Formats: sequence, structure tokens, C-alpha cells
Amino acid sequence: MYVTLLNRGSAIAVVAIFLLARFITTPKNIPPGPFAWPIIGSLHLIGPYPHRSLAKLAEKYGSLMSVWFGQRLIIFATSPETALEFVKTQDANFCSRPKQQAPSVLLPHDLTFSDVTSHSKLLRKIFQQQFTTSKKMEATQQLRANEFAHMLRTIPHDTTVNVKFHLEVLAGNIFSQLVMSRRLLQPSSIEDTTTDSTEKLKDLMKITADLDRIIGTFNPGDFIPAVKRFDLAGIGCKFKQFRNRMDSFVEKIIQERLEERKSSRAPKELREKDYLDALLDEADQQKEIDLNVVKTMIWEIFAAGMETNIASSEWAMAELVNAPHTMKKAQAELDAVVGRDRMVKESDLPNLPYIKAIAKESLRLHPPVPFLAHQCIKSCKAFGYDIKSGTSVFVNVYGLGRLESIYPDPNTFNPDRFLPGGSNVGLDYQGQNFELLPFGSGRRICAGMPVASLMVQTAVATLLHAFTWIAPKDHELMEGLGAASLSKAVPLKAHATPRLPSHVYSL
Ligand code: HEM
Repeated sequence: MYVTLLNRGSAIAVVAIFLLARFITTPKNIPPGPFAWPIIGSLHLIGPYPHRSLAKLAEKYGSLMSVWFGQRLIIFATSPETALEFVKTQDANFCSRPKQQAPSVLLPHDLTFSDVTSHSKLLRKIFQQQFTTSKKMEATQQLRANEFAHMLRTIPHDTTVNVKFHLEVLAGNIFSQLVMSRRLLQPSSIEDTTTDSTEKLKDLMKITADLDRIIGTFNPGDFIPAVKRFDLAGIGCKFKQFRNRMDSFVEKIIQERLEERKSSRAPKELREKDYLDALLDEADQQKEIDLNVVKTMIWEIFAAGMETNIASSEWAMAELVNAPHTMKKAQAELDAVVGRDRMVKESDLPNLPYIKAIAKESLRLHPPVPFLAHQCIKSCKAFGYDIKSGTSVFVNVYGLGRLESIYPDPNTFNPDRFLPGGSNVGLDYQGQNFELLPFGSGRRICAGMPVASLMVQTAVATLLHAFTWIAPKDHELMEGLGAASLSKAVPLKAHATPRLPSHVYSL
């Protein structure tokens, strides 16, 4: 009994010391937030869906809230005003990224997780020149059109279709061509799982999905320094093994390209200059980029671009199969603008406001990146509070999209809210309206937004124009757990009934 009492006494003393130490070291003038326990902080309040738990906590503590994740203080912004402060007004001081173990091992010196430096500015410049300038978007338009046509050719008719699979093939083939001029899946090999290209696509998809999962998995070492120091779960080692797997996939491709570049045939004569060429040109010229950076940057495109893109189109389709009336409205618009004798083209998009409204509404309800993760560079004041350098500031994009004060009936899928006569007419997702930030805003705005926006709208328009989709009875809209991108827990499967003449499907 004495021993038990002694143990209890020691435990109380330890907690008291921790609380005292926390009281002394905690910055005083910070936004309100839940009580923080020693070591774990308020982690026990964060459920399996952190974006939801934190949106709920913000209802109690306010749109500027301090939450201790273990020993790391994170300030959450969950209103247009607070978001604006960090990603526009004080953007220059909050454009750094919180440090995390997984990306620092898996994607070292990349664009997404690095601070803004001359290195990251150079990477962003190369990225934009290869992906998003209007010249490049025009030059790659046919490539994307071919892949949309391929998607239509390969979706089976009058049967239940795994919609996510077709969106994956679409994104995989488009990005693999933009990055390395390789189409990883040949049209004939769609059902043939033995061909080399199919295996490669599967590998690429698997590594990309695993990368998204690893980066999105809660890692205690990111929040409790002692756990990281001792690496008890061997996480650091697992990350290194995974990086080796990523390396061996791209090294062969880079090697072949280096040999091609050494040979007498100039790449230009063989094909358009792609992202890999652009990175290697840069690596040839100066020391800032070496082959390790080239490898990282290739994976970064897949990590940042694939899952987000696939998830966005899949969520839109998943909401639409639950809303047949909305699907019919979209199809009526498509019939009026495109007709029924050809497939949708990217150039139709400016004339398809209802499709754009569907994309906005889907990204409002299901932002694939639910938080904008930023970090303070220099101690400053915001809304009268003291924010120390190194403090993480997260904008809860998911929470913003569900604010009843901005979006009446916020949990209902209603694209009409963005159209004339609707409650949110005029709001767009390009970083100027702080009510709707699926791509972020300011210096760290999604570098791929123009291509992503175009691809999501064209994918949804193409699928709706070509088929009427009916959901199975057990269809639900649950979010998956433990991944960086917010995807559906169960891939969308729906019955596809063709609605166009047969020749359109064989173009
Ligand atoms: C619908 C699809 C997509 C969504 C919703 C999305 C969303 C985002 C968001 C929210 C950020 C962080 C912004 C911030 O911190 O303020 C981001 C960053 C980024 N995205 Fe996207 N993204 C999408 C597709 C893509 C695609 C297709 C690519 C590449 C081809 C891409 C490349 C990047 C890069 C490189 C960054 C890092 C930019 C930086 O930190 O400076 N994204 N994206």
C-alpha cells in the first residue's frame, strides 16, 4: 500500500512539474484553445479525422485557436478573415513549412515541403515553365485530349464500373507523359495485366499511393522530440527503405534519358521537351540541382498531383450519383454546348458554368488537401496575439468550406449556390476568395492549379456527357483514413449507361 501511495505521489509530482514547466515556458499571449496535458498536449481531442475534430473545436474556441499537438503549438485559422491574415496580409512571414520527418527523408529539397529559398524559387520556375504557362498548356492539350478519348474507349457500357480506376489510369498516363514522355499504359493493355507497361503503371500508382499514405500518417516523432530522437518504432529506417524503392523506380528512367541525351539524336527531334529534360538541363548548367533533386522532383509531381486530382474528380462523381437531379442539369448543359455527336473538349469549359460550379462545390465539401500548413518565420503579432517564429499556422480549408455563416445548409451538395441567384455567386477557388481555398493562396498557392482545375472539370464533364451514372445501394461518402490527400474510403463504383452515339466512344 505504501508503495502504491508512493507511486501515486511521484506521478502527481511529475505531472505537477510538467505543468509548472509548461506554464513557465508556454507563450502567454496566444489565441485561446483547449487545455494541454504534459507530453501529449491536446492530442487526445483529435479524432481519426483531424480536419473534422479541429473544425468542431474551432466552434468552441474561435476561428483563431491554439492547439498543442504534443509539444508543438499549432495555430488554426478557420475563417476567411484569419485565413487572409496568414496567406495574404502576412504571407511573406508565414510562407515557411512546418518540418516533418517523412517528407524530409522521402522528398528532400523538394518544392512543396521546403521553405521559400532561391532553390525552391528555381524549382517553381522550372515547374511552371513545363506545366502551367499558357504556351505549355496549349502544347500539351492534344496529349490530354488523347487520354480523355482513351478513357471513353475503355469504360465498359451498361455495367458497374470502377470509376476511380479509370481516373487513375487517366491521371497516371497524363502525368507520366508530361514528366517523362512515357505512356505507362497502352490502350491495348487495359485488360492485360501481364504487359510491362501495365506493371509499371501499377508500380507507379502503388508507390504514389503509399507515399501519400506515409506522408499523411500521424508520426509521433513530429510532435514529441524525445520519440523522434530514439526512433523507437524504427520509422526513420522505414522511410529510408521506402526512398530506396522510389529511387529504383526512377533511376532506370533517368539513366535511359541520360544515355539518349548523350547520343547524337537531339531530344527535340524525338519529342517535345518534357519535365525530365528541363530538370536535367538545369542540372547540367549549375550546381543547384543534382540527380537526387531530379529524382525528388519527379516524385513530387506524382505526390502533389495524382492523388489530389483523382480524389477531386472522384468526389465530384460520388456526389453526383447521389444527386440525379443535379446530374441531369449538368447533362442538359453539356448537350446544349457540346451536342451529342462529339466528346467534350477543354475549349468547351468556358461555356460550361454548371460544370465549373460542380467542381467548386465538390472542392468545398471535399478539399483533397484539408489544411494549408504554414510556419511563422519571424515573431510577430496577429489579431493582437503574439506569434513566435517557428510556430505552425494551419488554415483549416475543410472547416472554411463547412461554415454555415458563409454557406447556408453547408453539408448539402448544391452547385447552384455558386451560380446567379445562389448564396455564393462569384466565389472562386483561385486564391482570391478566402472562403474557398482548396488550392491555397499567396506564395505557396498550388503550383499545379491551372492544370488540375482543367483536368478535374474535363474529367467530370466527359464522364457526365458520355454516361448516365447510377450508384449502387450501399454507396456512401466516407473519407479514407491516414493519407495526406482526403480521398473516398471506398473507391466509387457506379453503373454506366451510355448516352452518345457509338462512334463517339471509338474516336
Ligand atoms: C485538384 C487537385 C489539387 C488540389 C486540390 C491541390 C491543392 C494544393 C494545396 C492546398 C497546396 C498547398 C497550398 C498552400 O500551402 O497554401 C498545394 C501545393 C502544391 N501543389 Fe497542388 N493541388 C492539386 C493538384 C496539383 C497538381 C496536378 C500538381 C502538379 C502537377 C500540384 C502541385 C503542387 C505543388 C508543387 C505544390 C507546392 C507549392 C509550394 O509549396 O510552393 N498540385 N496543392
